[in-house]
Amino acid sequence: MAERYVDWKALETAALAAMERAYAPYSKFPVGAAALTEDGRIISGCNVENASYGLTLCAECALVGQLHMSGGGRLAAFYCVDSTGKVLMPCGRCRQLLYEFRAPGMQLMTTQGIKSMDQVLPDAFGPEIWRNLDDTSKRTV
Ligand SMILES: O=c1ccn([C@H]2C[C@H](O)[C@@H](CO)O2)c(=O)[nH]1
Ligand SMILES: [Zn+2]
Repeated sequence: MAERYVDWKALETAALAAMERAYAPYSKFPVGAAALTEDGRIISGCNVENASYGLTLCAECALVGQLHMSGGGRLAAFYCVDSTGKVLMPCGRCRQLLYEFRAPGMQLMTTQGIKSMDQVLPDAFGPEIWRNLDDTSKRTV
């Protein structure tokens, strides 16, 4: 498959703008995430922390919410930044969140350059598992 052209600068700009909206009074680590949808929209999200620390929502949670609120679809490219503007790797939970909505050939900007979803989350547990189990008679447990 030919690699899709991605305007990484536009994604970086959107991620930085999202980072400015972060609510991170506890960690003081604002994060902004942006993504390009398969149909060309740019969506974004920031982290939203909570006094009960473990309830914190990563920036990717807001991004996935915005994906659906703005029309759904799939993610073609992803870019995440910290408050200094440095590229940030999504945490493990967020890689799983993104995996659910990946477009074929989804690209992620990482600290080591552009990578694929399979590179950052190998052997993923994906929605296919449920499709394969649609017929409940096939279930063994
Ligand atoms: O993928 C990640 C990893 C961390 N954070 C946020 C959560 C928390 O508010 C702060 C420090 O962990 O960074 C994100 O938004 N996305
Ligand atoms: Zn996360």
